[in-house]
Amino acid sequence: MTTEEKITQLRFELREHNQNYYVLDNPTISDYDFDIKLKELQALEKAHPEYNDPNSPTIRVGGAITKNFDTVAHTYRMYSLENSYSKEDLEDWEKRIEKQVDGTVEFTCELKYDGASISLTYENGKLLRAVTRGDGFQGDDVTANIRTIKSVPLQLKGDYPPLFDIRGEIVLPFEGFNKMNEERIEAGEEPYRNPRNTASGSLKLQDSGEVAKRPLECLLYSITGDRLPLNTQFENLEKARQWGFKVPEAAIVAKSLDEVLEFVNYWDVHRHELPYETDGVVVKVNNLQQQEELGYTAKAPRWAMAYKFKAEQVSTVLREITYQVGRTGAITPVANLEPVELAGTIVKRASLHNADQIAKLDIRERDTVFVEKGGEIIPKIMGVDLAQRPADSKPTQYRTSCPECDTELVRQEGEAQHYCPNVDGCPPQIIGRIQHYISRKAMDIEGLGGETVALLVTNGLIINYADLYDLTVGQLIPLERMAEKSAENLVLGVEASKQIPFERVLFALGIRYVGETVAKKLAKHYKSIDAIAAASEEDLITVDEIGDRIAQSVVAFFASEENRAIINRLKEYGVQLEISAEKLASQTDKLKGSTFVVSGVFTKVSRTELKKLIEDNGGKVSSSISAKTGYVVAGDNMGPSKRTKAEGLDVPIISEDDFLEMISES
Ligand SMILES: NC(=O)c1ccc[n+]([C@@H]2O[C@H](COP(=O)([O-])OP(=O)(O)OC[C@H]3O[C@@H](n4cnc5c(N)ncnc54)[C@H](O)[C@@H]3O)[C@@H](O)[C@H]2O)c1
Ligand SMILES: [Zn+2]
Repeated sequence: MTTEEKITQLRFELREHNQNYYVLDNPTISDYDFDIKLKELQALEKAHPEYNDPNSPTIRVGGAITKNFDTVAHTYRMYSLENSYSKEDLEDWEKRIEKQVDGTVEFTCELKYDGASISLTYENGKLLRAVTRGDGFQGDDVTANIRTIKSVPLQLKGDYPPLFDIRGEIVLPFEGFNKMNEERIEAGEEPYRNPRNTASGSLKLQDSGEVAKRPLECLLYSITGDRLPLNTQFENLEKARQWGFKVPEAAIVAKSLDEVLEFVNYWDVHRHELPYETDGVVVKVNNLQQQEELGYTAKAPRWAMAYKFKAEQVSTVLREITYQVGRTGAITPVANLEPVELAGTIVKRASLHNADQIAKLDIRERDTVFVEKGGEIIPKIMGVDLAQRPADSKPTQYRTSCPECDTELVRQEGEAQHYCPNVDGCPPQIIGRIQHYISRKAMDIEGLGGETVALLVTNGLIINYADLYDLTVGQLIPLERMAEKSAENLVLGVEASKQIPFERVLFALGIRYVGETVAKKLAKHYKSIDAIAAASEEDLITVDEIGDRIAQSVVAFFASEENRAIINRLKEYGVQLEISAEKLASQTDKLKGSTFVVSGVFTKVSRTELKKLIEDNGGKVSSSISAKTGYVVAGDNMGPSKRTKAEGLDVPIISEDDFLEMISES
């Protein structure tokens, strides 16, 4: 391949990866590998300036503008950052700086939080606009989405400049990310890959109501504007904090490169204790005057450098592939590894997802595999070191029978997972279903934990969740580690679960694909278990967000005589299997007494229809927002001044969908 061909090929590949990463939020190679390719291209271009191209990925910032939002030009360009992976890189950088500026140089060190970059414009202390980085010159106007993020101040405090931009990162804390994924897995959906891509994808959602449900946060790191009263980057950070922005506490001024490295080394180890994902440290020249002298390259400031933490990948031997059975009978293949240290923890196991994944990577027992803990929380097998494959190695044959009950596994058309169909006789399914029933988001039974459930099942005291309601203190005391007090608490906890509202009971039943959200929708729509049990597939799919797969699963659940018997018992014990009359009444009241202001353009019903719906349901329509307004129903393009007013008066702003749901409830 000629140099020119090589350059063209690298540019093509990098553009593809940029597209996957920034636009589709679904990268297909690791950041480390991406950066290696980019460095290779940079080196080739430097050696062969005759092939220079202003559109090369070495020059252009990788983001893009989507057609779904208004495109807005940045007043001040948004740059990327130069990357480094070693102490030497940093030392070279310091030398270059010292040649260009006078006087001593101090640095700030900040953590490099990994999310989606955002630029916020504030005018007279109010949030005017929020724009994504896009291609660095212009980005998507995502103001409506950003407003839903609680850590973005809508009104600043103290002594702020009249007009400025502030830049930061929209991130998703691990906790919220994991929670979102639990819900997706519960609902049979593919989990999100990592917090960064999920945060970035969230900003591109069309429905701000959906964005509001995600626990996003906004961490700020720099202020730009004309004639700002600031001299150093560190002051910048402190000021921003005083004005009400969330500025990470972990930032220091370093007087030397040694102090920078100390900060880097400390956080390389301790970053795993932080609530958000970080991928490095950003080192900046602290003095803003010096920053100005240094200026910018085509793509990044010369006064800043990102020091990236090492990609966390290790190789180890895959000892054995075992198979786990979940509460729904789903089989998960698990890689049992030669224990190895990775990102501060010892890793012994990694999920292999499903049969296709094993086949795709051709993973075999006794292979040496690469394990990575990048953005993902669960360690992942990235590939196989074929050079180390034993000569007598054979391709993995996926298990054909259940490891727990030996029943032949089934795999339905279009499903990635194999299942054990022995629902009523397979121990982990029996135990798993009851554990799910008692779990925090379901019946939240105090005094009863997962291990006790297993103990109760293996001792033959219960075989399904309805049996919990028959348990007596006398039966429990003989059990291992069960004191009288804990036995009493358990029975009281079970009793208290009879007050848990219907939508959570429905989730607790553990119907495949009926996660929390689906359970809520079904409960709201049908209002009682009897109505759901009587619904046909065709009827079920008319409910918002219920597709064929969920509808089939619901029908199959209620077709089972055992399930119906269990539900009848729950009913007799007094578990909530319908929405209570009081709750229904309070929902209707919400509409009856309230005044609504309607603003913006609507897509599902016209404004006139909307107003009629309000009045027909006993509500009042008003044209101006006051403290007495009950709700503002906001369509597209709702005026910003109206929004500010509603927010100032603490009047809830609801979307068209929220409103229609409210109507359907009453
Ligand atoms: N895997 C892939 O396919 C793929 C594709 C494209 C890019 N990437 C990765 O994306 C990165 C390049 O993306 P990039 O151009 O967004 O650069 P970057 O993420 O490396 O650095 C620039 C960004 O860092 C953020 N940042 C966080 N904390 C900051 C702070 N305290 N001060 C200043 N900025 C801070 C800013 O949002 C800024 O835009 C590389 O690491 C590359 O590996 C990967
Ligand atoms: Zn089984």
